[in-house]
Amino acid sequence: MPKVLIADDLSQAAVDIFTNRGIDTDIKVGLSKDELIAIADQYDGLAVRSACKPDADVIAAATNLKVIGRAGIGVDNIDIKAATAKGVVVMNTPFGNAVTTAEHAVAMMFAAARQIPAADQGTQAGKWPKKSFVGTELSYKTLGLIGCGNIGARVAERAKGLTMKVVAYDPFLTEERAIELGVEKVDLDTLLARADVITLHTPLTDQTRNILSREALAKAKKGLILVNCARGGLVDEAAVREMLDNGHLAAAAFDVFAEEPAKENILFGAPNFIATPHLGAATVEAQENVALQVAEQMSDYLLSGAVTNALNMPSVTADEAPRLKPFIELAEKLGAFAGQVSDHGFEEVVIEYEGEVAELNRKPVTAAALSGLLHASRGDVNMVSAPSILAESGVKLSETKTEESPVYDNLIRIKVKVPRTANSDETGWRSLAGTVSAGRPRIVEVKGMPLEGAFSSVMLYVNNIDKPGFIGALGAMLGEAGINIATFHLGRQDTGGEAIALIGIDGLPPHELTEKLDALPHVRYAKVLNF
Ligand SMILES: NC(=O)c1ccc[n+]([C@@H]2O[C@H](COP(=O)([O-])OP(=O)(O)OC[C@H]3O[C@@H](n4cnc5c(N)ncnc54)[C@H](O)[C@@H]3O)[C@@H](O)[C@H]2O)c1
Ligand SMILES: O=C(O)[C@H](O)COP(=O)(O)O
Repeated sequence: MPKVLIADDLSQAAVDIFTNRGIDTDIKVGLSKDELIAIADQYDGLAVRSACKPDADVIAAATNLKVIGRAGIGVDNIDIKAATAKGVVVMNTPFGNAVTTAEHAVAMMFAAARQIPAADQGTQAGKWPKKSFVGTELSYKTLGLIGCGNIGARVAERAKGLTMKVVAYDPFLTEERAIELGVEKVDLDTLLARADVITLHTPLTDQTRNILSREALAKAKKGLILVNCARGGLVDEAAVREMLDNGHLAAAAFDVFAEEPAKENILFGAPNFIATPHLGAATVEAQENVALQVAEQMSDYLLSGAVTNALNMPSVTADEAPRLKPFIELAEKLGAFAGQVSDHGFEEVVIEYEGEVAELNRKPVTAAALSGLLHASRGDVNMVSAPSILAESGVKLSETKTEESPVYDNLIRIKVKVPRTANSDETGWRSLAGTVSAGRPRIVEVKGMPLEGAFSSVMLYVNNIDKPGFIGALGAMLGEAGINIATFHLGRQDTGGEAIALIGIDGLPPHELTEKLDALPHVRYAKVLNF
């Protein structure tokens, strides 16, 4: 039974779903990094919000971890690169709290425009400070959105309902989407020059960090209202403080801070500054949504391999997962075969899909092929980590698909280009193909030669010059070595010349077997393969 650690405050809905789906949960909120590291290896899944920080050290210690689920949107607290390298899927819930957070941003905009918190304090202190709080009307003012994705778009809809004009800076916003939302797409300088209110809605990345720098803020209109419900780190907090003090900014309302929990901050106490403690997603509805979604997604992945909203792996729906399973198995085995016979590595990989499999979601199948391929040379690799490892290695990958498959209902062919070496004439492309038949993976082609058979967990691969007597000599040698043959598949070139034997054997053979195989007359290459 898989086991999940819930390491941040999640709604009870998450625990109920895990339990109903047969997954054990432990709830341990507020663990220190060392405490988390000490228990991390007990879990298959880790469910977090923004407080728990699964960094590279935590991920390294979590030797059984398969999935990190973020009940929310921002994943800047998770080391995705480290997770990917360790084969851990990272998934979030990209929509569950978007409405709630958009509402918080709008609430902050109003609170700042009318100085509601300070007015409330003065009133409740018995001062009746009616003259101290003359606010700004928002109607017909220009709202500048920095980032116009899920939340930005929802803020835009609401602002338009308030008769505000909306301009947006978002390099990934298409003109069509901007028209659909009724916002004007502008560059950052134009936004700064025109906005009366700016709200931020981008993730925190290397590109967005400090996007509202001192220089950028200096370009904004005097009297700007600034709202940040996205991430601390997007704005230069010291510059905002100065500009609130000198009146360049009329008001600022922040839900997020460069360092959280923000027990102290340069902005605290600044005139017309409003703070909330990262409450953007804090509604009953949003917390139910994200808890429910993350628990379903993590359970799906742990129980069936279905992948939803992953940041480091292609999606696989619950319907697709069982259909893809045999193709994933086939691709991984073909990749493992190719990897084990590429002793000097490979420079390029081509994966060809034919027939039924060409019509399926091929991304996870390709990831499985690469995982098999890389496993021989680096062991610690899986479907999550393999694509990025291959990309980082500079090996070129390409894919083709043909709806027709001339012989089989479906076919996957993996071709690897191996480098030329001093003592090998096996240069150029090596090709292996297989099919799924009756739900089981079968090999159908090796080095372009037809050869049909099932995979066994241990197989001997022998490539020889096609001469009479060779099979007899091979069989005799295996008999003398005490090796029991379970399956025997032969293939050879139509034109004669080369042949291949693929032999399933019972158990692991002795070390020196490869040498004995190599020593047989006419053998060009021999290898013990593990699947
Ligand atoms: N305060 C909270 O509690 C709370 C709650 C939910 C989300 N958030 C945060 O809000 C932010 C936005 O969430 P979302 O769901 O809208 O994300 P999203 O991915 O849907 O939208 C982000 C948008 O930012 C844009 N973007 C990326 N790089 C940019 C750049 N360099 N300049 C301008 N725009 C850029 C993207 O194109 C995208 O449209 C995230 O940082 C998320 O973590 C905060
Ligand atoms: O990115 C998010 O989803 C928000 O920042 C919410 O964070 P929280 O789950 O810690 O409230």
